[in-house]
Amino acid sequence: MSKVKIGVFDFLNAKPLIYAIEKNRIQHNFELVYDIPSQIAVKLLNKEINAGLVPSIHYAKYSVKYRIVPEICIASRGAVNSIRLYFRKDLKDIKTVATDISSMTSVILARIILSEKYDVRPKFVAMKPDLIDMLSQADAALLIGDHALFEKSGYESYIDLGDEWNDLTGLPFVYALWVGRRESLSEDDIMALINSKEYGTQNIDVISHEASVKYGVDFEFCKSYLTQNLYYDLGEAEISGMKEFFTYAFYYGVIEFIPEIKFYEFEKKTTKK
Ligand SMILES: C=C(O[C@@H]1C=C(C(=O)O)C=C[C@H]1O)C(=O)O
Repeated sequence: MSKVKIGVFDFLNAKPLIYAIEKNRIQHNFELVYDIPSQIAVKLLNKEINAGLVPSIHYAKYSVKYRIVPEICIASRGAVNSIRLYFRKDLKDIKTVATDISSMTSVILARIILSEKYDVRPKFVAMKPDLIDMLSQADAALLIGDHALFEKSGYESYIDLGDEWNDLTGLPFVYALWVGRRESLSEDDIMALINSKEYGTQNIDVISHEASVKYGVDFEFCKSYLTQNLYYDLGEAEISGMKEFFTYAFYYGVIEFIPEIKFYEFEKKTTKK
């Protein structure tokens, strides 16, 4: 059987969802295709991959084509620690923001937060994620994922956009989802993605240990990021947060209508112990 190509990104925050597939700890029929989140979205749109872990705003833009895999997301319920808007002047005075080329969703989140909470509507320019370079060319800089989490310059003037969103709405924020076309994933594929999440979230210690060696950071730092900042269950509260985000995105002219949240239909098979 030919492999199902799924797009993923190599940030620590995605590891709990993909570790079991990378290491073949579960049954699956996937070939992993690695790229930055914004490019995974492009690859999915161009049908270069069958499904992918994509920025949530990509689903909102093209929802009529797509379905969401149930039960899984990358979300925060407050501070996320890896979606940071750095600034070098009072946020109320910024005119330009350099944004990480990896990001799609957080660029829109930044726009909403800056307008709603700080009453500014700056210009956004996508750049490579180098903080010092970005701040030499713009008043503020958005970094996401590992680029923010392991940022080395020690620059401390930033706001955490997960925190800001929670402050604005009281809701979780959903950054990424497994998305594909209706016919692109079988029930077994969907089950494999759910099993992979279960394996990953039950093996956070192993993932944190490997990450601490790979990135040269503390085990506890990785573990607390993966358990205190990030949440992988797509529940009612996360869906409400996502709907609220899509509603703002609509009012800001990013999407043409507020999309329905449509899931793949599948019958969950319970494995006998
Ligand atoms: C929580 C995160 O969510 C990410 C944010 C994304 C975006 O802004 O488009 C895309 C993928 C996610 O990994 C993060 O990378 O820090």
